[in-house]
Amino acid sequence: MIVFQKKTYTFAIATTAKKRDEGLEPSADNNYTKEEVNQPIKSKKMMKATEVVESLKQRFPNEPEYIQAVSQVLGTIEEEYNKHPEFEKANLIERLCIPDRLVQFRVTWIDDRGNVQTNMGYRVQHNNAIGPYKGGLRYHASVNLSILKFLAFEQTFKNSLTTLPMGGAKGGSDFSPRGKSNAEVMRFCQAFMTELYRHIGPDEDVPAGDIGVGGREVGYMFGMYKKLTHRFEGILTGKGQEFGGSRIRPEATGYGNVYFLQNMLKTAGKDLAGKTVLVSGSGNVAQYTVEKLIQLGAKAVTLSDSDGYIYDPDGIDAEKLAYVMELKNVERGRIREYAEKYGVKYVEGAKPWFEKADIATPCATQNEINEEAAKALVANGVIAVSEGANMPTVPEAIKVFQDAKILYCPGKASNAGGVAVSGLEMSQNSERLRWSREEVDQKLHDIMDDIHANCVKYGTQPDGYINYVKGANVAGFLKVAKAMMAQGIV
Ligand SMILES: NC(=O)C1=CN([C@@H]2O[C@H](COP(=O)(O)OP(=O)(O)OC[C@H]3O[C@@H](n4cnc5c(N)ncnc54)[C@H](O)[C@@H]3O)[C@@H](O)[C@H]2O)C=CC1
Ligand SMILES: O=C(O)CCC(=O)C(=O)O
Repeated sequence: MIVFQKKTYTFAIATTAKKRDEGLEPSADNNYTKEEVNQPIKSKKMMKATEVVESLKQRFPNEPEYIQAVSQVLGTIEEEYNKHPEFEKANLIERLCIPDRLVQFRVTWIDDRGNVQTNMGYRVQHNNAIGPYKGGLRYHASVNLSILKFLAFEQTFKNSLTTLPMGGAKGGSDFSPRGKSNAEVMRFCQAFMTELYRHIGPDEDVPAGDIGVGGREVGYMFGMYKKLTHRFEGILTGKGQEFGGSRIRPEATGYGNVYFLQNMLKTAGKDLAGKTVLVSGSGNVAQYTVEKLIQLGAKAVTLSDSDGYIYDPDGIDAEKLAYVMELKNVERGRIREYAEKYGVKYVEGAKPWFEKADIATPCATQNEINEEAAKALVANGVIAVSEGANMPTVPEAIKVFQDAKILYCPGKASNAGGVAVSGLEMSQNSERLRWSREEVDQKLHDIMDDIHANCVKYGTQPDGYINYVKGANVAGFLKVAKAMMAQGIV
């Protein structure tokens, strides 16, 4: 009896498959009949960015940053995507937007007063079609899945742009290092790694720093990984120079941002020297953006933190920058202290975008330039905006920049220098060698030139305006898409 039922079932499937092959039944996987499959491309099912975004909104209703990032990318790749009907047949768009894996865990640690504290820990492994998962860890009170999913999604395209073999990931915790002692930070990093170590590896997933995670935190996490696994291997980048860190990695995001800015200005026949620049943030990316601006003859006049901004009309010179590095990286103080020391303006609770300058480079966090700020920047004559941070400009503000036809580049292209040098750190760790400062800087320069050229290739519009958003998204997308197609439905 059982055998009979099985046979009947098999027969039913075989009949359906035969009918489907004859074009009589829709196939279960994509609802195309054979006739539809053989129709000319234009009459086949097309991907509609707005529909995909709407469906993701329904599935992930409490993730506004993730939806914002996806919506930005899909709107610009829709045309290119629909040139490849095989993409839609493989439902590539959903597989590209939804992360491969989310890892979530509790981190338990003891503060200096002996209280047992808990935080959430996360790793979003978004896509590894072109290489091991790669992307930073963020420790900040605001961290949640929506923010990490947007960052991991963006990282996938950014890493593709670097020309290096790295997939996209991001992780972190809602732990805030602000106000914590060094010992507390160490205990937290160790506790975080006791969970994370299971999910990473030099050919699996290689985290690094981001907001709230710098050389100190990477060092503590590396130490714990070694203790847990008995292995000394390149499972983190941004390591100390004494234990496998690459030269120029601390500088790379800021330097790369300015190299990209130089390239953008060149397309408009303009030069960076002599320009005044509004910089936000005062952490890793902001500091090395300012250092490179000084070296190239530009004048940075602002810096900020989450409390407010300083405006120094004489410019932040090398000596003042050294003070900021000491203040932020060692004393862990507030940017207000700069204003007290140098007697310049400090504006509490505000962002620097209403000051007058030639260029703006947001280097703090997401959504820090709104529409009103963008209008003020344009009205004040800003000619270029280069993002050191990830997604610092809201969509309405991007439109203001693009309508005004000023040079505007999204972070996934202009801040890719950091992860690019992380990729170079992985190469150096693999070959157990250490390259010179000049060699790494030259490679960083070449990579930023290459990214810029790709943005121009895919983003130049008929009137000559370069839409860097479209250029970066299409170039980043195509490589990942082709790799995913070649690797089958997995
Ligand atoms: N560190 C890296 O290599 C890379 C960082 N990025 C992005 O650059 C940005 C800055 O990161 P890092 O400099 O590494 O971090 P950091 O922790 O060294 O500095 C972050 C800065 O942003 C400010 N900030 C944080 N939240 C803020 C808020 N809500 N409002 C105003 N200011 C705020 C902080 O006060 C600090 O000055 C982030 O968007 C990060 O994702 C992008 C690529 C690589
Ligand atoms: O160096 C890395 O792996 C990641 C850097 C990063 O977090 C980023 O590019 O946003």
